[in-house]
Amino acid sequence: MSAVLELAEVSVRRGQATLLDRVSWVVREGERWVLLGANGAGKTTLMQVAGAQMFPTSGAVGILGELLGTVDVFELRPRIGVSSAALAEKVPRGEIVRDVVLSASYGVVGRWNEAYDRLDHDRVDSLLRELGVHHLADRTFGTLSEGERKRVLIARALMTDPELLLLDEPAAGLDLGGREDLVSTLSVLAHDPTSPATVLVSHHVEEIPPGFTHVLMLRDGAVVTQGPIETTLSAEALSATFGMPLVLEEHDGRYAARRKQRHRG
Ligand SMILES: Nc1ncnc2c1ncn2[C@@H]1O[C@H](COP(=O)(O)OP(=O)(O)OP(=O)(O)O)[C@@H](O)[C@H]1O
Repeated sequence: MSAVLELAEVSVRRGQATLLDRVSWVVREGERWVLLGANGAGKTTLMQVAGAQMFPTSGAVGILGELLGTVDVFELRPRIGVSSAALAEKVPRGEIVRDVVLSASYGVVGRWNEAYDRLDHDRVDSLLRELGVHHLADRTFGTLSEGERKRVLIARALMTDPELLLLDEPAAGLDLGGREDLVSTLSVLAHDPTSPATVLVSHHVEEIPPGFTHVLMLRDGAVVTQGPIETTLSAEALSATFGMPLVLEEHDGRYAARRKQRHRG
Protein backbone atom coordinates (compact mmCIF):
# COMPACT_ATOMS: atom_id res chain seq x y z
CA MET A 1 0.00 0.00 0.00
CA SER A 2 1.43 3.37 -0.90
CA ALA A 3 1.85 6.21 1.60
CA VAL A 4 -0.77 8.94 1.50
CA LEU A 5 0.93 10.90 4.24
CA GLU A 6 4.53 10.62 5.39
CA LEU A 7 6.02 12.75 8.14
CA ALA A 8 9.69 12.44 9.13
CA GLU A 9 10.88 14.10 12.35
CA VAL A 10 8.39 16.95 11.97
CA SER A 11 8.59 19.77 14.52
CA VAL A 12 6.58 22.97 14.73
CA ARG A 13 7.85 25.74 17.00
CA ARG A 14 6.36 29.15 17.75
CA GLY A 15 8.69 31.32 19.83
CA GLN A 16 9.64 29.27 22.89
CA ALA A 17 6.73 26.84 22.41
CA THR A 18 7.12 23.43 20.76
CA LEU A 19 3.75 22.54 19.22
CA LEU A 20 4.99 19.36 17.52
CA ASP A 21 8.11 17.56 18.62
CA ARG A 22 9.83 15.32 16.03
CA VAL A 23 6.70 13.50 14.85
CA SER A 24 7.27 10.63 12.40
CA TRP A 25 4.12 9.08 10.99
CA VAL A 26 3.01 7.20 7.88
CA VAL A 27 -0.62 6.87 6.74
CA ARG A 28 -1.22 4.41 3.91
CA GLU A 29 -4.08 3.96 1.46
CA GLY A 30 -7.08 2.27 3.06
CA GLU A 31 -6.03 3.09 6.63
CA ARG A 32 -8.34 4.86 9.08
CA TRP A 33 -6.47 6.61 11.89
CA VAL A 34 -7.66 8.08 15.16
CA LEU A 35 -5.53 10.85 16.61
CA LEU A 36 -5.97 10.97 20.39
CA GLY A 37 -4.64 13.49 22.89
CA ALA A 38 -5.57 15.92 25.64
CA ASN A 39 -6.36 19.61 25.08
CA GLY A 40 -3.29 21.36 23.74
CA ALA A 41 -1.49 18.11 22.79
CA GLY A 42 -0.92 19.34 19.21
CA LYS A 43 -3.66 17.47 17.32
CA THR A 44 -4.97 20.44 15.35
CA THR A 45 -1.41 21.53 14.55
CA LEU A 46 -0.68 18.05 13.20
CA MET A 47 -3.88 18.17 11.10
CA GLN A 48 -2.86 21.53 9.69
CA VAL A 49 0.50 20.13 8.62
CA ALA A 50 -1.20 17.03 7.15
CA GLY A 51 -3.66 19.24 5.26
CA ALA A 52 -0.88 21.37 3.71
CA GLN A 53 -2.14 24.37 5.68
CA MET A 54 1.03 24.79 7.77
CA PHE A 55 4.71 24.25 7.09
CA PRO A 56 6.83 22.56 9.73
CA THR A 57 9.75 24.38 11.36
CA SER A 58 11.87 21.30 10.69
CA GLY A 59 11.44 17.82 9.26
CA ALA A 60 9.95 16.55 5.99
CA VAL A 61 6.29 16.16 5.01
CA GLY A 62 5.10 14.06 2.07
CA ILE A 63 1.43 14.41 1.12
CA LEU A 64 -0.08 12.33 -1.71
CA GLY A 65 3.33 11.70 -3.18
CA GLU A 66 4.38 15.36 -3.10
CA LEU A 67 7.00 16.89 -0.83
CA LEU A 68 5.63 19.90 1.07
CA GLY A 69 7.72 22.95 0.19
CA THR A 70 8.36 21.78 -3.37
CA VAL A 71 4.76 21.70 -4.55
CA ASP A 72 2.03 24.30 -5.11
CA VAL A 73 -0.22 23.84 -2.05
CA PHE A 74 -3.17 25.24 -4.01
CA GLU A 75 -2.98 22.18 -6.25
CA LEU A 76 -2.54 19.84 -3.31
CA ARG A 77 -5.34 21.12 -1.05
CA PRO A 78 -8.30 20.15 -3.30
CA ARG A 79 -7.07 16.53 -3.05
CA ILE A 80 -7.54 16.66 0.73
CA GLY A 81 -10.99 16.75 2.36
CA VAL A 82 -11.08 18.69 5.63
CA SER A 83 -13.79 19.15 8.23
CA SER A 84 -12.91 21.31 11.23
CA ALA A 85 -14.33 23.92 13.58
CA ALA A 86 -12.20 26.55 11.82
CA LEU A 87 -13.88 25.72 8.50
CA ALA A 88 -17.36 25.71 10.12
CA GLU A 89 -16.74 29.29 11.28
CA LYS A 90 -15.99 30.39 7.72
CA VAL A 91 -19.30 29.15 6.31
CA PRO A 92 -21.76 32.05 5.99
CA ARG A 93 -24.81 31.39 8.23
CA GLY A 94 -27.17 32.30 5.38
CA GLU A 95 -25.61 29.80 2.93
CA ILE A 96 -28.00 27.10 1.65
CA VAL A 97 -26.85 23.64 2.77
CA ARG A 98 -26.76 22.32 -0.80
CA ASP A 99 -24.38 25.18 -1.73
CA VAL A 100 -22.14 24.57 1.31
CA VAL A 101 -21.38 21.14 -0.15
CA LEU A 102 -21.42 22.20 -3.81
CA SER A 103 -18.91 25.04 -3.39
CA ALA A 104 -16.25 22.55 -2.22
CA SER A 105 -15.68 21.70 -5.91
CA TYR A 106 -14.22 25.19 -6.27
CA GLY A 107 -12.44 25.14 -2.93
CA VAL A 108 -14.43 28.14 -1.74
CA VAL A 109 -16.88 28.76 1.09
CA GLY A 110 -19.84 30.87 0.08
CA ARG A 111 -21.38 30.41 -3.34
CA TRP A 112 -20.91 33.14 -5.90
CA ASN A 113 -21.29 32.66 -9.64
CA GLU A 114 -19.43 29.44 -10.28
CA ALA A 115 -20.85 27.14 -12.93
CA TYR A 116 -21.73 23.67 -11.69
CA ASP A 117 -22.96 20.84 -13.82
CA ARG A 118 -25.58 18.13 -13.30
CA LEU A 119 -22.96 15.67 -12.04
CA ASP A 120 -21.94 18.08 -9.25
CA HIS A 121 -25.58 18.43 -8.18
CA ASP A 122 -26.12 14.65 -8.26
CA ARG A 123 -23.02 14.15 -6.12
CA VAL A 124 -24.29 16.68 -3.55
CA ASP A 125 -27.59 14.79 -3.34
CA SER A 126 -25.90 11.43 -2.91
CA LEU A 127 -23.47 12.72 -0.24
CA LEU A 128 -26.21 14.47 1.73
CA ARG A 129 -28.18 11.22 1.60
CA GLU A 130 -25.13 9.18 2.70
CA LEU A 131 -24.62 11.51 5.68
CA GLY A 132 -28.34 11.40 6.57
CA VAL A 133 -29.00 15.12 6.02
CA HIS A 134 -30.62 15.21 2.59
CA HIS A 135 -33.88 16.52 4.08
CA LEU A 136 -31.94 19.67 5.11
CA ALA A 137 -30.59 20.44 1.62
CA ASP A 138 -32.63 23.64 1.18
CA ARG A 139 -32.20 25.02 4.73
CA THR A 140 -29.62 27.67 5.61
CA PHE A 141 -26.48 26.48 7.41
CA GLY A 142 -27.14 28.82 10.35
CA THR A 143 -30.44 27.13 11.20
CA LEU A 144 -28.89 23.66 11.60
CA SER A 145 -28.07 21.99 14.90
CA GLU A 146 -24.43 21.34 15.77
CA GLY A 147 -24.75 17.66 14.78
CA GLU A 148 -26.41 18.50 11.47
CA ARG A 149 -23.66 21.03 10.66
CA LYS A 150 -20.98 18.44 11.38
CA ARG A 151 -22.59 16.03 8.92
CA VAL A 152 -22.94 18.68 6.22
CA LEU A 153 -19.25 19.57 6.61
CA ILE A 154 -18.24 15.92 6.23
CA ALA A 155 -20.36 15.74 3.06
CA ARG A 156 -18.52 18.86 1.87
CA ALA A 157 -15.15 17.32 2.72
CA LEU A 158 -16.04 14.31 0.54
CA MET A 159 -17.36 16.39 -2.38
CA THR A 160 -14.06 16.59 -4.29
CA ASP A 161 -13.56 12.82 -3.96
CA PRO A 162 -10.41 13.45 -1.88
CA GLU A 163 -7.54 11.00 -1.52
CA LEU A 164 -7.12 11.97 2.14
CA LEU A 165 -9.90 12.87 4.59
CA LEU A 166 -9.07 14.87 7.74
CA LEU A 167 -11.84 15.15 10.35
CA ASP A 168 -10.87 17.39 13.26
CA GLU A 169 -13.15 16.61 16.22
CA PRO A 170 -16.33 15.92 14.25
CA ALA A 171 -18.14 14.77 17.43
CA ALA A 172 -17.32 17.85 19.55
CA GLY A 173 -20.44 19.52 20.90
CA LEU A 174 -22.80 16.68 20.00
CA ASP A 175 -25.24 15.17 22.49
CA LEU A 176 -25.22 11.42 23.18
CA GLY A 177 -27.68 10.59 20.37
CA GLY A 178 -25.88 12.86 17.92
CA ARG A 179 -22.54 11.31 18.79
CA GLU A 180 -23.85 7.78 18.41
CA ASP A 181 -25.43 8.63 15.04
CA LEU A 182 -22.18 10.17 13.84
CA VAL A 183 -20.08 7.24 15.07
CA SER A 184 -22.37 4.88 13.09
CA THR A 185 -22.07 7.00 9.95
CA LEU A 186 -18.28 7.19 10.26
CA SER A 187 -18.18 3.45 10.84
CA VAL A 188 -20.03 2.88 7.55
CA LEU A 189 -17.55 5.20 5.79
CA ALA A 190 -14.62 3.41 7.44
CA HIS A 191 -15.81 0.00 6.19
CA ASP A 192 -16.34 1.30 2.64
CA PRO A 193 -13.27 0.31 0.60
CA THR A 194 -13.84 3.27 -1.73
CA SER A 195 -13.49 5.76 1.16
CA PRO A 196 -10.24 7.73 1.24
CA ALA A 197 -7.52 7.25 3.86
CA THR A 198 -8.95 9.00 6.91
CA VAL A 199 -7.64 10.71 10.05
CA LEU A 200 -10.12 11.45 12.84
CA VAL A 201 -9.11 13.72 15.73
CA SER A 202 -10.72 13.08 19.09
CA HIS A 203 -10.31 13.50 22.86
CA HIS A 204 -12.48 10.49 23.64
CA VAL A 205 -12.06 6.76 22.99
CA GLU A 206 -15.88 6.54 23.06
CA GLU A 207 -15.85 8.34 19.69
CA ILE A 208 -13.72 5.77 17.88
CA PRO A 209 -15.94 4.30 15.13
CA PRO A 210 -15.69 0.55 14.58
CA GLY A 211 -13.69 -0.04 11.41
CA PHE A 212 -10.97 2.46 12.30
CA THR A 213 -7.68 0.64 12.00
CA HIS A 214 -4.89 2.68 13.62
CA VAL A 215 -4.27 5.09 16.46
CA LEU A 216 -1.66 7.77 17.11
CA MET A 217 -1.47 9.20 20.63
CA LEU A 218 0.05 12.63 21.23
CA ARG A 219 1.18 14.36 24.41
CA ASP A 220 2.87 17.77 24.54
CA GLY A 221 3.45 17.64 20.78
CA ALA A 222 5.25 14.28 20.88
CA VAL A 223 4.05 10.81 19.87
CA VAL A 224 3.37 8.60 22.91
CA THR A 225 2.69 5.56 20.76
CA GLN A 226 1.18 4.65 17.38
CA GLY A 227 0.10 1.55 15.46
CA PRO A 228 -2.87 -0.79 14.87
CA ILE A 229 -5.68 -0.02 17.35
CA GLU A 230 -6.01 -3.57 18.75
CA THR A 231 -2.37 -3.73 19.78
CA THR A 232 -1.69 -0.05 20.54
CA LEU A 233 -4.73 1.27 22.38
CA SER A 234 -4.23 0.14 25.98
CA ALA A 235 -4.91 1.48 29.48
CA GLU A 236 -1.18 2.13 29.88
CA ALA A 237 -0.88 4.09 26.63
CA LEU A 238 -4.04 6.06 27.41
CA SER A 239 -2.84 6.83 30.96
CA ALA A 240 0.48 8.10 29.58
CA THR A 241 -1.33 10.21 26.97
CA PHE A 242 -3.77 11.86 29.38
CA GLY A 243 -1.47 11.92 32.42
CA MET A 244 -3.69 10.04 34.84
CA PRO A 245 -4.38 6.38 35.69
CA LEU A 246 -7.15 5.21 33.35
CA VAL A 247 -9.06 1.98 32.87
CA LEU A 248 -9.99 1.00 29.30
CA GLU A 249 -12.83 -1.27 28.24
CA GLU A 250 -13.70 -2.63 24.82
CA HIS A 251 -17.02 -4.09 23.79
CA ASP A 252 -18.10 -5.00 20.24
CA GLY A 253 -15.50 -2.70 18.68
CA ARG A 254 -16.42 0.27 20.89
CA TYR A 255 -14.18 1.66 23.64
CA ALA A 256 -14.81 3.34 27.00
CA ALA A 257 -12.34 4.86 29.45
CA ARG A 258 -12.58 6.11 33.03
CA ARG A 259 -10.26 7.07 35.83
CA LYS A 260 -8.90 4.18 37.86
CA GLN A 261 -10.52 4.22 41.30
CA ARG A 262 -8.25 4.43 44.33
CA HIS A 263 -9.06 1.57 46.70
CA ARG A 264 -9.32 2.49 50.36
CA GLY A 265 -7.78 0.48 53.24
N1 LIG B 1 1.10 30.59 17.63
C1 LIG B 1 1.28 29.92 18.76
N2 LIG B 1 2.21 30.29 19.66
C2 LIG B 1 2.41 29.59 20.80
N3 LIG B 1 1.72 28.49 21.13
C3 LIG B 1 0.76 28.08 20.28
C4 LIG B 1 0.49 28.75 19.06
N4 LIG B 1 -0.52 28.10 18.43
C5 LIG B 1 -0.86 27.07 19.22
N5 LIG B 1 -0.11 27.06 20.35
C6 LIG B 1 -0.15 26.06 21.44
O1 LIG B 1 0.21 24.81 20.88
C7 LIG B 1 -0.44 23.76 21.60
C8 LIG B 1 -1.07 22.79 20.63
O2 LIG B 1 -2.23 23.38 20.06
P1 LIG B 1 -3.26 22.52 19.21
O3 LIG B 1 -4.39 23.42 18.82
O4 LIG B 1 -2.53 21.84 18.11
O5 LIG B 1 -3.73 21.44 20.27
P2 LIG B 1 -4.94 20.41 20.23
O6 LIG B 1 -4.40 19.09 20.63
O7 LIG B 1 -5.65 20.47 18.93
O8 LIG B 1 -5.84 20.99 21.39
P3 LIG B 1 -7.45 20.95 21.64
O9 LIG B 1 -7.78 19.53 21.91
O10 LIG B 1 -7.62 21.80 22.87
O11 LIG B 1 -8.11 21.51 20.42
C9 LIG B 1 -1.39 24.44 22.58
O12 LIG B 1 -0.81 24.44 23.86
C10 LIG B 1 -1.52 25.84 22.03
O13 LIG B 1 -1.76 26.77 23.07
